[in-house]
Amino acid sequence: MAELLDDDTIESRLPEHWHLDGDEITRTYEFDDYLEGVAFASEVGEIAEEQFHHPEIRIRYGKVDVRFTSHEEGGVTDQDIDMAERTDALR
Ligand SMILES: C[C@H](O)[C@H](O)[C@H]1CNC2=NC(N)=NC(=O)C2=N1
Repeated sequence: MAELLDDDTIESRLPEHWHLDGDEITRTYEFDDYLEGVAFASEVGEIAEEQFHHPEIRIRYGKVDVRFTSHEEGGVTDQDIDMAERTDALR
């Protein structure tokens, strides 16, 4: 079981454009059209399956919100930071 990170540690390790929102980290990505966002969400799903660590993804026209938390630990862990970095690497 991964260790929960405290808010200061999270803030210091969050990649650019990511925000801490309660027990979750989140980023909104922007796209030129809806289907680009859908394709991106699918790619995020692929790495989530590879890493077995799954985000909440909200798709709307031109924007996709990605939200990570470690459900079993009840907060943000290294896995969530790692997944944020992997998600950014898709762009
Ligand atoms: C039941 C539980 O969700 C699963 O064991 C795995 C799969 N994906 C997961 N994803 C996330 N974000 N947190 C988890 O704790 C987690 N656990």
